[in-house]
Amino acid sequence: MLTFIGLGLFDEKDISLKGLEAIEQADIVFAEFYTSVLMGATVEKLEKLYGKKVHVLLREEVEQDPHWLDQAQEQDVVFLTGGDTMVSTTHVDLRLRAQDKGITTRLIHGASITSAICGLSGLQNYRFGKASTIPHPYTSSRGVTVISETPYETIKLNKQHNLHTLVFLDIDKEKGYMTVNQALELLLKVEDKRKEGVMNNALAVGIARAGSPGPVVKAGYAQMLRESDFGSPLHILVIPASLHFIEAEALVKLAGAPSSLMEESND
Ligand SMILES: C[S@@+](CC[C@H](N)C(=O)[O-])C[C@H]1O[C@@H](n2cnc3c(N)ncnc32)[C@H](O)[C@@H]1O
Repeated sequence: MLTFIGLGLFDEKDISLKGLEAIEQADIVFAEFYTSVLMGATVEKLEKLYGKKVHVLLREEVEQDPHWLDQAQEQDVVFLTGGDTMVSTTHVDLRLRAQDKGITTRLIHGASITSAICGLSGLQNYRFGKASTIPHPYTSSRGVTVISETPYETIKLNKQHNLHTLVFLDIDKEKGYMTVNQALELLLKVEDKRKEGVMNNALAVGIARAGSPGPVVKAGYAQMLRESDFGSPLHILVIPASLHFIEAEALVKLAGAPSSLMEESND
């Protein structure tokens, strides 16, 4: 049996009681922390609370060669991830690989950043379109810095359908955790290049450390918000479409957006 357990958003105490019970009953515990990270926990803290050794897998061991899956043929194996366990294509793929090997799988859910952003900002979950991820820029073989334009394109298409865009921010071993400030800077650079107006006077909502005792939620125009201090990671960004009046009120009252938003919103 292979049990996927979502650990929630911030530290070792965000796990559900069902998740904790499943770990206690497991023969072996694996985890991956490259798709998301619990910034308030360490592997040692997890091991202390769970009373079990936690084997942290590398990206290659999850995506290319998940040889450890075979242990779930005979034993109770659990696989831990940040957030909710299936808000990630990688984990769906892993589950399908296990099913193909005849391994029974089950899911124990955890709080996800995808619902936390709605709770913290007041933006309505049914108004979100396709999500995107902003990767760190990289240097091409010709020495040119390449900035991905895919997130800009996704925001543009979502806006055309009056849908908000959730923008995940890159977690990279060498380049670190992308901040809201870096993300806005990159989107504004793409705007400078493409000049399609997607980010001109665009409202943005930045959220830091959801699930922690001190989450930060700030809404404002992208040019202003990129100068704002969000503190330590993890960060995430939302580029809203036009706002329902309750959403506008929430952004003004919960996230410090300019009060003029309330006059511009729709009912
Ligand atoms: C690919 S998503 C993983 C989603 C995860 N499976 C979930 O359900 O929450 C990871 C990205 O979400 C954002 N994120 C995750 N947890 C966060 C948190 N507690 N606070 C702010 N952003 C967070 C970061 O931008 C991070 O790079």
